[in-house]
Amino acid sequence: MSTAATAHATDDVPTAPEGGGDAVVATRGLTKRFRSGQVAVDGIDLRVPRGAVYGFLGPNGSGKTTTIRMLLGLVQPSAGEARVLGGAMPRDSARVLPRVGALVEGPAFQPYLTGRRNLERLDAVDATTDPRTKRTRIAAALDRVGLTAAATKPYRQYSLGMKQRLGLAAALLRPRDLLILDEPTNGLDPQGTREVRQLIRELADDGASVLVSSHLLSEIDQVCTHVGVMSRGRLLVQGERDVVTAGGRTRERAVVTTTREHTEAASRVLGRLAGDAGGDPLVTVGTGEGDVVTVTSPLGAAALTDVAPALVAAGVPVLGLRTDRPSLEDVFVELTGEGFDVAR
Ligand SMILES: Nc1ncnc2c1ncn2[C@@H]1O[C@H](COP(=O)(O)OP(=O)(O)OP(=O)(O)O)[C@@H](O)[C@H]1O
Repeated sequence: MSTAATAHATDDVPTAPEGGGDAVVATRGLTKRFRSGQVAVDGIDLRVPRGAVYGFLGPNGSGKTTTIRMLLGLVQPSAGEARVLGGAMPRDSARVLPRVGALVEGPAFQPYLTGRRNLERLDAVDATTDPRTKRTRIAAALDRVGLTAAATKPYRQYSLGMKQRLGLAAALLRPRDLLILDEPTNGLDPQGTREVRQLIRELADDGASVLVSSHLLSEIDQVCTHVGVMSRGRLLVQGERDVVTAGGRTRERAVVTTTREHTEAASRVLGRLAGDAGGDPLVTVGTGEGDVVTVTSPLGAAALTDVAPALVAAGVPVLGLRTDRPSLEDVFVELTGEGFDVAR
């Protein structure tokens, strides 16, 4: 994928007049109750700071897509309010949406037209773009998502990943202040997923704010500055990624490599350090190869430099010692008591 810039932000993003501060997305009590009675989104206060890459995370069915559709004015909220780029949605859609690039369940692409022709069609119906720059903008968008070589193939011959890339290209046909991407890595292989992550990084570096949803924590963990975690229609936690992961009991852990016969002694030392410091004394023993095992334990308030002397004093050979920060998945499991990929 090329690094050519097609999207950049302008400096005139108005801020939400109430409650939003310098936020590009700010909702208050945003709620969606479907006719079936199901409350898909239950009073959430979402806040995406300007310049953030906000990972909007949650298992399938937790309400991410419904929230995004309300932000884009595609679904009418049952209660609460949503402000996007300072405008109230859906009231200010006409003013706000040209500045928002969205990838939501793919735009209506024509199966018999090529990828490029499909982009030309979408661009032609967008009254806010300049037809004179059409060719270069479309070429840049195709290049940016790695579709230049496949641009002349009919859409119906595209793989799921190629379709997803074309959806991204459509969102990049003009400069955007905010990108809202719903599961952009759906259907992509690991290489494609890496490319999309890289693309998100580049877009953010160019000044765009990004709200990106995913049910795969690990995919987004590596790219986001902020996270919000949804479960059953509620926003369980949101904030700067590192603050969110540092806030729970699942703090930094010590990972000690030692020999199998010293597993118990190592566990005792680590448990004592974590326990003494008020941390969780739970110690997990990983299976290593042959005679080597790893013992992992929360550090509590102990520092890594306390660990080696304590182990040595207890006669535990230290073959390796490092810290491991908790993943978002650890935090999610801690918050909800359940695995991440659950549906309802
Ligand atoms: N039009 C609808 N009518 C009734 N219920 C709906 C409708 N759309 C979604 N839902 C329900 O609302 C809940 C939230 O769905 P939503 O698509 O917002 O979740 P999600 O987090 O985006 O999940 P996924 O990752 O699977 O897209 C689900 O239980 C879903 O079945």
